Amino acid sequence: MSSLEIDHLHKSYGSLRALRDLTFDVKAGEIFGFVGSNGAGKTTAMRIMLGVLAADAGEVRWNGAPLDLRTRRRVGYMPEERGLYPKMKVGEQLRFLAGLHGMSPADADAAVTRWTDRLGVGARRGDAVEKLSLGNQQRVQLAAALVHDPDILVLDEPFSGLDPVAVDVMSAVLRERADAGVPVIFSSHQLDLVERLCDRVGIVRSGQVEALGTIDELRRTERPQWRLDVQADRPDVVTAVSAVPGVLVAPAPGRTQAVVVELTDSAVGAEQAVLAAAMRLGAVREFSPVRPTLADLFRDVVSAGEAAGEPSQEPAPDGRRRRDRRKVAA
Ligand SMILES: Nc1ncnc2c1ncn2[C@@H]1O[C@H](COP(=O)(O)OP(=O)(O)OP(=O)(O)O)[C@@H](O)[C@H]1O
Repeated sequence: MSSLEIDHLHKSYGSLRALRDLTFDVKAGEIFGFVGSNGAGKTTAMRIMLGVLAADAGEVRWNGAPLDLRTRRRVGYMPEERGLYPKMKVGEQLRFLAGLHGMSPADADAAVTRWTDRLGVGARRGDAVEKLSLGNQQRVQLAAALVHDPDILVLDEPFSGLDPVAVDVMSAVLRERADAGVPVIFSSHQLDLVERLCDRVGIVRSGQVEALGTIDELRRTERPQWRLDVQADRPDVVTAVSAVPGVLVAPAPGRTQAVVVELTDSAVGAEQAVLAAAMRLGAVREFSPVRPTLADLFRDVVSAGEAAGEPSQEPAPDGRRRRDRRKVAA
C-alpha cells in the first residue's frame, strides 16, 4: 500500500536538536494526527516533508521514492505561519496558487469556485484577504492547500481558531480526501478533535515519536484501571480492595466517594476478585473500566519525559494521578 514515509529524520538548529531519529508513516487513505508539546518538533518535521527545510539526515519518501520537486508539487500544505498575501483578493490568490501547481486557467477557476463555496467563503472571493476575519482567512488557507487536488495533505494546525461549524466542514473535507486515497497528516493541540477524527496518532516528544498507533492501541499500553463506587466508607473499600494481590487503589478525581483501581502486571484479570471484595462491603453502585482519553495518554508521554529529566515543554499536568505506561508502541 502506498504511504508517506518519514524515515529517521534528524534536524538541529545550532546546538538545539529539534528532531532525533523521527520515524513514522502515513498510509494512503488515513488521517494521521501529529501531536506533541509546544516545541516538540512538529512544524520542523512538516517543513521537511514539504521540502522547504532540509533534514540533516534521514529521508521522506512517497510510494517508496524520495520526495522530489515533481512530487512536492502534488503536496497540499498549510503552513503554521500561514502564507497568504494580505492585499491580494481571495479568488485571484487561489487562482495564482493553482497556476503555480500547473493547473490551466479554466481548471483553476472551477477549483477555486468549488473550494471557496465548500469552505463557506465563496461570497468573499472578491475581497482582499486582509479584510477577512482570521477564521475565514484560515478557510482560504485550507482552500489554497486543496485547490490543486493534491495527492498528499500536510496541514500544520489547520483547526486552530476555527468556529465549531468550520471545524465540522474542515473535518468532513479531510475525511473525504482520505477516503479518496490521500494520506492526510495534521498537527493539533485539540486532542479531543484528534481523537475523534484520526485513524492513527503519533505523539512526539523532544523530536522523537514516543507513541504511535490507533487510539485503542495506545490505550492498551496503559495498565487497566477500573472505577469503583461502593456504598461504604472509602477507607474500608481501599483496605478491602488493596488486599487483592497486585492491585493499586487511589481516590477517583473530583469530589466523589469512588476509587480508581489499577491492575498491575501481576493482577491482570483480577477485576472479578476486586468486584467480589467490594461486594462484601455493600452494594456496588458502579464498577466500570476507565478508558484513557488521548489527553490522558498525551500527559503520560509528557510526564514520562519529565521523569526522565527532560525539560517540560508544556504546562504541568492538572494534578491528575499519573498512569503508569507498561510499554510504548513506537
Ligand atoms: N528557525 C529556527 N531556528 C532555531 N530554532 C528553531 C527554529 N525553528 C524551530 N526551532 C526550535 O526547534 C524546536 C522545534 O520547534 P517546532 O516549531 O518544530 O515545534 P512544534 O512542535 O511545531 O511546536 P508548536 O506546537 O509550538 O508549534 C523548538 O525548540 C524551536 O524553538
